[in-house]
Amino acid sequence: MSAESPLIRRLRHHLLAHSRRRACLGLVLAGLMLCLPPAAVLALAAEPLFGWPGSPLRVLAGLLLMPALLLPPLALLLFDLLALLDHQRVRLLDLSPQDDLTRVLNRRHFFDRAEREVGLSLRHGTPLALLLVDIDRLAQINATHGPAAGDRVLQVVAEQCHRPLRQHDLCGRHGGEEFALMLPGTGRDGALTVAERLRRALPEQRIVLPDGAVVSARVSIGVAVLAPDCASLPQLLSRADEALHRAKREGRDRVACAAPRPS
Ligand SMILES: Nc1nc2c(ncn2[C@@H]2O[C@H](COP(=O)(O)OP(=O)(O)OP(=O)(O)O)[C@@H](O)[C@H]2O)c(=O)[nH]1
Repeated sequence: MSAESPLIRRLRHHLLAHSRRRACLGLVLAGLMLCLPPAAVLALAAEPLFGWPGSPLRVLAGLLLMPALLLPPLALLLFDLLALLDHQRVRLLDLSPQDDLTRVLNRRHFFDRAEREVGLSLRHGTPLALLLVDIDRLAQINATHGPAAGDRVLQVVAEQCHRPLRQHDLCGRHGGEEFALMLPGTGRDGALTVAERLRRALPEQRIVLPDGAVVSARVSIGVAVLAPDCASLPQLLSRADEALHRAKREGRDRVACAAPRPS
C-alpha cells in the first residue's frame, strides 16, 4: 500500500494537472474563499463588539489584506514542494521492483526476471508455464463504485495470485487489470491446476469496497507453456494472450490453455 495519504495524492494530482501559475491562482482563490466567512463575521461584529470604527466593508478589506499578501508565496511554495515530491516519487517507482498499488512485481522487473527464468528452463530442459490473469468486468466496478473500488479489487486479486506461489514463481502486474504468473518447473497440467484453483478461490473472497459495498472478483486466465514452437518470452506471452482472449470470448470466468501449434 502507498504511504502517501489520499488527501495528499488528490491534491498532487489536481495541482500538477495545471500549469504552475494556474495552480497557484487556484490555491490563492481557495485560500481567500476559506478566509472570507470568518473575516465577514468579524467585519460585521467589529463595531458592536470591539468598537472598531469604519464600515464593515472597509474592515473586511483590511482583514483580507494579510491573507491576500501571504497566500501567493505560500501557494508557490506548496506547488514547488508537491512538484518535487512527485519527481522523487517517480524516481523511486522506477527503482522499486514493485507495483505501487498491488505490491507484486512491476512490469519491467517481471519481464527482467521472467526472461532469466525462460533462459534457465531452456538451458536445463525443464518445464515452465506462464499464466495471464485478467479481472472480469473491472470497468463495471469502477463505473458503479468508483476507481478506489477498482483499486481495492486489484489489490485483492494480486494477493490471491501471489499467495499460492512457490518461492521461485513470479507474479507481476502485466497491464492495467492483468497479472502475469510465471511458474518455473511447472508443465501444462500443473499450470492448469494452479489456474483453476485461483479462478475458483477468487469468488469466495468477500471484497469490502471503500463505499461499504461487498463484491467478489472473477477472472479469466490464459495459460501457455514452454514448447519447441514456443521457446521465448514474447512467444509465451503471445500464446497466453491468445488463450486469455479465447477465455473472454467463451464467456469469461474460465481458464483456457494455448494449444500446441501443428509443426
Ligand atoms: N481502479 C482501477 N482501474 C483500472 C486500473 N487499471 C485499469 N483499470 C480499469 O480496468 C478496466 C478495463 O476495462 P476493460 O478492458 O473493458 O475490461 P473489463 O471491464 O475488465 O472487461 P473484460 O476484461 O472484458 O471482462 C478499465 O475500466 C480501466 O480503467 C487501476 O489501476 N485501477
